[in-house]
Amino acid sequence: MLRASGLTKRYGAHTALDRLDLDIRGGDIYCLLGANGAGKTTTINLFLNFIAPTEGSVEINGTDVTRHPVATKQDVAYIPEQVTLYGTLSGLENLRFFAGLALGHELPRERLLALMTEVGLDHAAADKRVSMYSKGMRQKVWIAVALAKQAKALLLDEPTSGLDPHAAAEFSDLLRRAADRGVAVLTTTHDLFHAQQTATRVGIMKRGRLVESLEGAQIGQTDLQSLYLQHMRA
Ligand SMILES: Nc1ncnc2c1ncn2[C@@H]1O[C@H](COP(=O)(O)OP(=O)(O)OP(=O)(O)O)[C@@H](O)[C@H]1O
Repeated sequence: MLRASGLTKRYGAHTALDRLDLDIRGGDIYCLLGANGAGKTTTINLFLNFIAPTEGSVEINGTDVTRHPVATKQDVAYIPEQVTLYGTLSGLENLRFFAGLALGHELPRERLLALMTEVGLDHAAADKRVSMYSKGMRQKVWIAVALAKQAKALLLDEPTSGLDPHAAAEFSDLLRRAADRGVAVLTTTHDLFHAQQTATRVGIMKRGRLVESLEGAQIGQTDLQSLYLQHMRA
């Protein structure tokens, strides 16, 4: 669903991403770890076509992102680290607006409320102004937009930064439910605990290169912190 082949991004002489190969399938929750500047956000930005690759290619659902930017956007939903919504509107009104933009038509109130309930925002919360929302609640609205859009892939940049442990656990549940429905999830994080609890696959990046890949049961059996530090010190 999300595929990078030989994906490289250079800024002048600096290589931000160096020949990355990734193949993330529906149902995967792929957590990309790495120090500041390792190339995680660059990877997400390439999938979103915010920047163009220097070499290599990026595909979403078998379609090249650079050649077909509009078509590929339809299959993907993105939740940035700073979750922006209109503060003076309610959560429900924000969902109506952003889901409407994504779909090209407005959804009825009952459907919007059902989506809000699905992500854990009850009717009282749905009708509150977003300026009263926590970061976790704002993220839920964006997950609801992704559900409304029936996105096949979900991209997230540092989703648990600034979330308390309860909100982070709730967020992990939402990601797992999306993956169970066949969505491919790619998330960057500095939160090793979140990665260990949530990921079905983990990649560790260092200076633009993928230096470690873990899958399934390996993740639970590995001391992720020691492995991570070992790579950072090497
Ligand atoms: N527009 C740009 N011009 C020049 N260099 C850039 C640009 N954008 C990113 N870089 C460089 O590319 C490298 C990778 O950056 P990136 O933002 O992908 O790192 P990251 O792993 O997401 O880090 P963080 O954990 O801090 O978010 C860094 O060395 C960064 O300075």
